[in-house]
Amino acid sequence: MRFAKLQGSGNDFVVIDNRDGKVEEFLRSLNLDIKEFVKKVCAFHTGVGADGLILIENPENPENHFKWQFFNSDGSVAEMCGNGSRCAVRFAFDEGIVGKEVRFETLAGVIRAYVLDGGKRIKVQLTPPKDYREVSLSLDTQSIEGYFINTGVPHFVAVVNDLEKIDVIKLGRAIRFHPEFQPKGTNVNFIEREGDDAIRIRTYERGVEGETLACGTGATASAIVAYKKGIVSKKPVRVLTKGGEVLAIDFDNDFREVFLEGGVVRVFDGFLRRELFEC
Ligand SMILES: N[C@@H](CCC[C@H](N)C(=O)O)C(=O)O
Repeated sequence: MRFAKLQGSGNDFVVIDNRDGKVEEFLRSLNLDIKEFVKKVCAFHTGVGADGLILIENPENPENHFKWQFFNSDGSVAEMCGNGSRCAVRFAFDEGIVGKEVRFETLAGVIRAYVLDGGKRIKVQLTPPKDYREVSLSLDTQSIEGYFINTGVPHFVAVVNDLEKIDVIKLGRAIRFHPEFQPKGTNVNFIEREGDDAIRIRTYERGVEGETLACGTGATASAIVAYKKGIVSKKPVRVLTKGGEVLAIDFDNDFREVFLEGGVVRVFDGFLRRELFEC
């Protein structure tokens, strides 16, 4: 089965054109469920290795260009993914499925996107953020203050002073599974001010269950929190990711129109062999 691997600021995804339903056929022939399929493909060392997997499918509404199914590397379904959106749009553009202005269907709603620089940069308009609230959490050995906001998927954002010293896995996991956010859990972002228009970020991602090099909806959630709380005063907010890329987040004053922009690389194209799923 043909696939492409793309990455946006180091958040990497396997993307498959499933408009003809070939994935279901492949799964049936192997007697495999989609969760196992995703886990095997996304596994580092034994599979392709990726933070998630995206299926491009026919839209429900013909006014849109495609629908996607998005899976985290552990096989769980997520409502939305910012960097994955940018990769999906780049793939769809390369394959001639879309032009430079795109509308596609996700579980979080219809996402609009714009292809820039021949596909090397993609800008997506995320769904309006919701459920913003200040949160104070008691953990086993400490308490932590932060902000919850849903930018398509749930995010907790904590402002810290020494980002490099944060134990993102340990603290991120404790917050991700905290009763406050059950049953869905949350992604967890730690941010530090870098200037009037910039923050640095590290993210623990739900469904990857570890730190990723970047998270688009997390960068967006964090930029909005940073602006609301006066940590930055200018926009677009530049978000310096662990992957090294700077994501640009822009929004209007009432946070109804929110944009995420950054580079996308189509790393390689490949062919998944049955052997991977038979072992
Ligand atoms: N990496 C993504 C977010 C993917 C979904 C997330 N792990 C979840 O389950 O909520 C992004 O770029 O936004």
